[in-house]
Amino acid sequence: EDEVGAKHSGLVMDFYKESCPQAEEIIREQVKLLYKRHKNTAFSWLRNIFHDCAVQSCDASLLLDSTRRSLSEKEMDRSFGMRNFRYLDTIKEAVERECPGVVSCADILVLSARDGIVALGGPYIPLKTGRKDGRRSRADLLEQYLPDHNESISSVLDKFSAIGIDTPGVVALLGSHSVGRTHCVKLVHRLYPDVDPDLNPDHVPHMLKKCPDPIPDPKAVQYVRNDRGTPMKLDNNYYRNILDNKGLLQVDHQLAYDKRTRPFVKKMAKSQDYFFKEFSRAIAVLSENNPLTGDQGEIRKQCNAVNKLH
Ligand code: HEM
Ligand SMILES: [Ca+2]
Ligand SMILES: [Ca+2]
Repeated sequence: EDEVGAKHSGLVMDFYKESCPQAEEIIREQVKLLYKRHKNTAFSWLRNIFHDCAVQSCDASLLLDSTRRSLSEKEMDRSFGMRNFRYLDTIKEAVERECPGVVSCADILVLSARDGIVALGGPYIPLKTGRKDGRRSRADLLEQYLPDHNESISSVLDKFSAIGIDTPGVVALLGSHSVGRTHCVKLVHRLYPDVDPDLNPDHVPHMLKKCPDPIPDPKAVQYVRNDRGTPMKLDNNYYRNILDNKGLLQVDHQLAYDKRTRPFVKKMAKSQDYFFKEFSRAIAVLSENNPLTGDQGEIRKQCNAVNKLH
């Protein structure tokens, strides 16, 4: 076991030191450039690490497009609202220009999340590399690993604990909802026909204004920002919001009221340092979940499709 308590994963620091020494630097530069032009792509990099790594393995299965034989994870309801995948392709192309066929999409996904967290004002988290890319979609397993927005805290804690993430780790990871947005389809059940009494009445008019229809057109881009206070910053304002009954999702609200999670919520609301420390630890564990290494998997040429076998 290493300092984060993770099993030996076969991953190492700076895996590409010999084979592509510039890899991490190229990714960092691309993230900076892309972030300058499209601030919200950083939300996507952060959400990606959860949706790829928590689903059995950090194997870039999330990035695969549907084929005639299998449905992509991206198209499942749990992935609702995921966006900006094309910017990961931009990063991959930049890395391929320097070192063709060497750096996996799974590592690019993880490192872009790491650098995206920094762009959002979060901590710099040293992460290992050496992941290979998987060859199949895990759409069929999505619901087993990714909790729904209205799931109970018990079930959320169970799902995370199955991949080695403890209660403070879960509380810290949910702090990601300090940035980004939630579409009205995931919120209207708390507004119509009756307003959920758990919601802070001061927050309700804003939510109703942003989500005026009980049945939103799923194609319309109607959403509420997750954190009205500091929507672009990954900070501990999320914890103050949920303690103030301004959490958008039911899981966000429950996190502040369940007796197992509330003490950590209060501590993170008080201390950004404590939030960052637990967040860094949990991201590291998440990033090492069950990777493909060595002879397993492949280095995809394009992140949205498996390589053709000759
Ligand atoms: C119980 C666990 C979780 C649930 C049920 C959940 C659910 C959701 C939902 C429903 C949305 C709104 C999507 C939309 O309408 O566009 C969302 C957004 C987001 N989630 Fe989570 N999430 C969870 C945990 C996490 C974790 C662990 C992370 C990161 C490590 C994360 C990162 C994000 C980010 C960054 C957004 C904003 C995305 C954007 O603006 O494009 N979430 N989440
Ligand atoms: Ca995966
Ligand atoms: Ca914030």
